[in-house]
Amino acid sequence: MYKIRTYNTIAVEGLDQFPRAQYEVGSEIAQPDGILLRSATLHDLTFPTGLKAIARAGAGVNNVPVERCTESGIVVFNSPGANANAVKELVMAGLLLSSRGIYAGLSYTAGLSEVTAEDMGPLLEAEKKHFKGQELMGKTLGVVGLGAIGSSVANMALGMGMKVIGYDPAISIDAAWRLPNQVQKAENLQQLLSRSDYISLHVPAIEATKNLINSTSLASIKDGAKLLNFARESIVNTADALVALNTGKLSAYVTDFPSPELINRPDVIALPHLGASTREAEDNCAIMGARQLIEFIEHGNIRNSVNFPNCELERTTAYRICFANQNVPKVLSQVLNLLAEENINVVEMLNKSRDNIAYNILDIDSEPSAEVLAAIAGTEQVFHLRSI
Ligand SMILES: NC(=O)C1=CN([C@@H]2O[C@H](COP(=O)(O)OP(=O)(O)OC[C@H]3O[C@@H](n4cnc5c(N)ncnc54)[C@H](O)[C@@H]3O)[C@@H](O)[C@H]2O)C=CC1
Ligand SMILES: O=C(O)C(=O)COP(=O)(O)O
Repeated sequence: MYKIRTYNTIAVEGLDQFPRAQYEVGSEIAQPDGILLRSATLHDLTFPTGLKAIARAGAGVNNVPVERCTESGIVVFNSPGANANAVKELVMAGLLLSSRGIYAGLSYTAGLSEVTAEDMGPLLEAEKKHFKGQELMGKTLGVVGLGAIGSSVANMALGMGMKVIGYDPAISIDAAWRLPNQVQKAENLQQLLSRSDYISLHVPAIEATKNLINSTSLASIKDGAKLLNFARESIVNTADALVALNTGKLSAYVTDFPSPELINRPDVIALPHLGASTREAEDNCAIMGARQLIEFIEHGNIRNSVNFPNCELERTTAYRICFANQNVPKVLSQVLNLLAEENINVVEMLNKSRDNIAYNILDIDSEPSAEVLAAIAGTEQVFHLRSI
């Protein structure tokens, strides 16, 4: 019986992927083979013995101690793109909320319950001048980070008649293919900031993006620009953003990650991390995360890992060995020799590497003995071994 520990509320559609005859799934499981979670933080977690993989049902893995997982041979997955549309749609709402008098107008009309039917029409017509906004069409949106979400936001903005400028120094080939040719390429962040009426952030929370938006970068923005942060709190220096709001350099800050200083300001639209909170995104992420865990636990296949090489081999025999090692010469040949000494034939094999990690799947024609497995596990540079 495999065991999956869940953190956060995971969509039932995802949990249903685990056949209950083979899997025990729950939030109280002490010795799990796999973890499936959303935003709960695992940084203080002592890894239970036997933990093989962690799947983040979502995009950002800053809540998972990825480096420590790698050192312990634990594979970490995320679900790329599975919630991109949900975030894109909320960015669209953020653009509109920061441009039109929607929120102030709603608050105003909510206070009119005592007004008579006769007075209502004239009153609304007289007061609407206080809630005038601006249109998005023809304005420039700067998109920082052109991955799954950023490229989707860029497409959406073009569809709304905006001009789009993008900045992503590490854009993947797939993401670049997804971008329409109307998206202008910024050579650096400063260039993007100086040309944009709206700036939308879609980068991961990593050391290199910490305080990406700070007093120095904010000095480059157009007067009265609007900033949207649906990425992570750490990417914007809140104190510096407040100074920019107070001086009018920024005219609005829309954030999915508010801190206390931002609450109850008319120029801040603060949401409680709602970007991926749609039924569709929650289902997509949970299903993807669950399937990736199952493939790895049952077959050693790795799809959408953030720390191990992706490596998938259709199963050809009943016996499979998967091992990971430091990506140095001679390890694979040593393992093959150990198998040969036991007269085990390798029917199919796949070897993939990512930075300093190599991962191998070997389909073999007979069951490996405990001795040969111990010898492989004991091979210098091998740090993860499973016979499945
Ligand atoms: N508000 C919410 O509920 C959600 C927030 N997010 C956040 O959005 C982030 C992005 O998500 P995806 O687009 O799915 O990820 P992704 O991995 O598809 O795209 C991230 C892009 O950022 C680029 N990038 C990295 N460092 C950069 C830098 N310094 N400057 C410019 N570009 C840089 C990468 O090259 C990549 O193309 C996630 O890491 C997460 O923090 C994601 C989903 C939901
Ligand atoms: O996928 C992401 O990075 C998110 O921020 C979504 O977080 P959530 O799953 O809604 O807690």
